[in-house]
Amino acid sequence: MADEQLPAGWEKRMSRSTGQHYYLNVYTKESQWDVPDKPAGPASSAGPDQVQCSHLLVKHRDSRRPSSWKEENITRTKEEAHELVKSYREQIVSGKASFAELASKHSDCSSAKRGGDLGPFGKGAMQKPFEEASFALKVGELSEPIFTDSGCHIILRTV
Ligand SMILES: Cn1nc(-c2ccccc2)cc1C(=O)N[C@H](Cc1nc2ccccc2[nH]1)C(=O)O
Repeated sequence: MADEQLPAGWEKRMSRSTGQHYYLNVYTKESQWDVPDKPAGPASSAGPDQVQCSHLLVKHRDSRRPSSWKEENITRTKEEAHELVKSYREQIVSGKASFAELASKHSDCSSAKRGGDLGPFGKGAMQKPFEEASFALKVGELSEPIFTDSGCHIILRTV
């Protein structure tokens, strides 16, 4: 499969030790020797009308519930939350850190304990901006920062 056809998030890399090519998912840090297959369709964990996503949420003082497992009273501004989310996104896209690593450390959502994984969901389950962004993503794709009443998120579609 030519590189340009690799599923979103996957890159072709060269092993320094063997000189062989391998494939790295820059978001999840998964690596494999075989060319990643394009997903045939929704995997078993999500139904035909569902997606599965992980997210990293940074709350701010005007969030619906400005408190989290990390911080009892969140006082940062909305702008500061946005800057933090952009910096986390940059670390993920550049390969400096994995999505799950940053979500488990920095997300203000209780899903942080699962690396940000929200499990499968359908339409009507999440706040509209989050739903629209999630369903617009391809599998393996990472969203730009989006805002809901909860705060500022980045979303990784996994299924
Ligand atoms: C929607 N949801 N699922 C979980 C979850 C899922 C799996 C395992 C643990 C927690 C937590 C939440 C949730 O609403 N968390 C809120 C923050 C939040 N607000 C959201 C809005 C949209 C999507 C996810 C969101 N998470 C909180 O902890 O204050």
